Amino acid sequence: MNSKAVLVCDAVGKVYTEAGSALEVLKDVCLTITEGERISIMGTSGSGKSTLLNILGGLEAPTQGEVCVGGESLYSVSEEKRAQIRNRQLGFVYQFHHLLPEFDAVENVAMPLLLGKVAINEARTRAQEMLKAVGLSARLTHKPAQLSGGERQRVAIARALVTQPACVLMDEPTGNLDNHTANDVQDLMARLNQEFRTSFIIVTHDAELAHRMDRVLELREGGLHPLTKDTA
Ligand SMILES: Nc1ncnc2c1ncn2[C@@H]1O[C@H](COP(=O)(O)OP(=O)(O)OP(=O)(O)O)[C@@H](O)[C@H]1O
Repeated sequence: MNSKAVLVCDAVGKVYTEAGSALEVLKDVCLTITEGERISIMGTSGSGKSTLLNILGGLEAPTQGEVCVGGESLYSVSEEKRAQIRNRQLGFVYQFHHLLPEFDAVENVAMPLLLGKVAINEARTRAQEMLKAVGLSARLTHKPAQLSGGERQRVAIARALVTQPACVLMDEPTGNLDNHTANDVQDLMARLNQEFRTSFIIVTHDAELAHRMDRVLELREGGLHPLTKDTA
């Protein structure tokens, strides 16, 4: 088995200071994600899951520690360099898809490639291929408002994967979907993980989704703890 580390979170701490009082949300969090590994992070509301995901994704600086993606530090580099690393190495999927309403499915999926300076024709071809891979070949020119909730989420997944990132970060990716559609999206994620060896980090309250991952972690009192099916 290949155990190449794609994302390393090293001794990350986060303290929010507001009106003179300090809130320590993360304490010395360490986590290594290997190629193709899928992990889920659970935890009660306010335990710091979104904060951690934002730090892992290069969106919010930690108070202490460092995050490395593909061997590159996220927080000891300029903002411009960090944006490049994010665009090249990471993909993002949120509960609400954040698709651009004025653009069709192909244009939405091609967007991260265009931001990464890929030529427009190549970007469109790769976007079409990725939309086919998520089962949307008949919806290429539909705008978000013309798609169902599950289809929109599949467009968002295609957009996250089109750059072939090392790791995709997901915040409640099926939280806004009915059970049947959520299951389809889960199956799709499993298939894409097999096909592209992409690693996934998923923050979710959904125990069933969480336990489909290789590892389930709980964020509690600022730290990550392994969860087994029996303790969930
Ligand atoms: N920008 C901020 N400034 C001050 N406090 C913040 C900020 N962002 C988050 N917090 C606080 O940090 C704690 C963790 O918030 P976070 O959103 O990471 O939790 P969560 O586990 O994702 O919650 P939920 O499951 O409800 O989305 C909360 O107490 C929150 O109020």
